[in-house]
Amino acid sequence: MVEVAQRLGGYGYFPATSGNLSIRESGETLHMRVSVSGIDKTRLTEGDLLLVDEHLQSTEQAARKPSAEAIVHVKLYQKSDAMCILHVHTLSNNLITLRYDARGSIPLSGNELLKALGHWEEDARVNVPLVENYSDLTKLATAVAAAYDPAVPGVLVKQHGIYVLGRSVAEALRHLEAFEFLFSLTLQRAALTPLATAE
Ligand SMILES: CSCCC(=O)C(=O)COP(=O)(O)O
Ligand SMILES: [Zn+2]
Repeated sequence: MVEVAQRLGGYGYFPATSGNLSIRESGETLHMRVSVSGIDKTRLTEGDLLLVDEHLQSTEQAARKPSAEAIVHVKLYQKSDAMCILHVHTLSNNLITLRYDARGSIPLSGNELLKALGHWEEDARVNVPLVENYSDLTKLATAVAAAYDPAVPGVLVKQHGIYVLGRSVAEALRHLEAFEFLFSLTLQRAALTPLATAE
């Protein structure tokens, strides 16, 4: 996870201490290691991942606070078979929520990297769920978990960022890189459309 945080940090995906990461522990009851709140995630260390239960009680270090958005991770784990969740704020994932604000989802289509999201079918089309950015984080977590679609490993929050799920750290990373590529492509393709039509 530390290597993943460094890699995502290298892409500029954690501006201004934003973002959070978690890994679910295997076991009967829900426990996860989640990043400490407010730290620079580009410099994450193993010690910055706090072990907490579903009530966000730390079983290790009471002095350090888990991510303010840890409740979103809990509710997504309760709704899915994910073992890792990555949350990042990027220019592309914010701009795309502006473009499709009224639609309630982001349509992705017409590109090979949809396969990296698990969609190998001909003419694959994916709708990434889009939810309001509620300041009440329990309300946000409930909305994100309700919008989650098992066929799409991510949920976007308007003018905020994306939560990406994977059954392993490597899978979550692959999903996140694919989403960010596809958001950027979709935005740039839309900007090119008038030119293509004029040709
Ligand atoms: C400074 S970014 C605002 C909070 C946020 O959206 C985020 O992703 C980081 O919160 P955390 O408590 O995990 O540091
Ligand atoms: Zn955030």
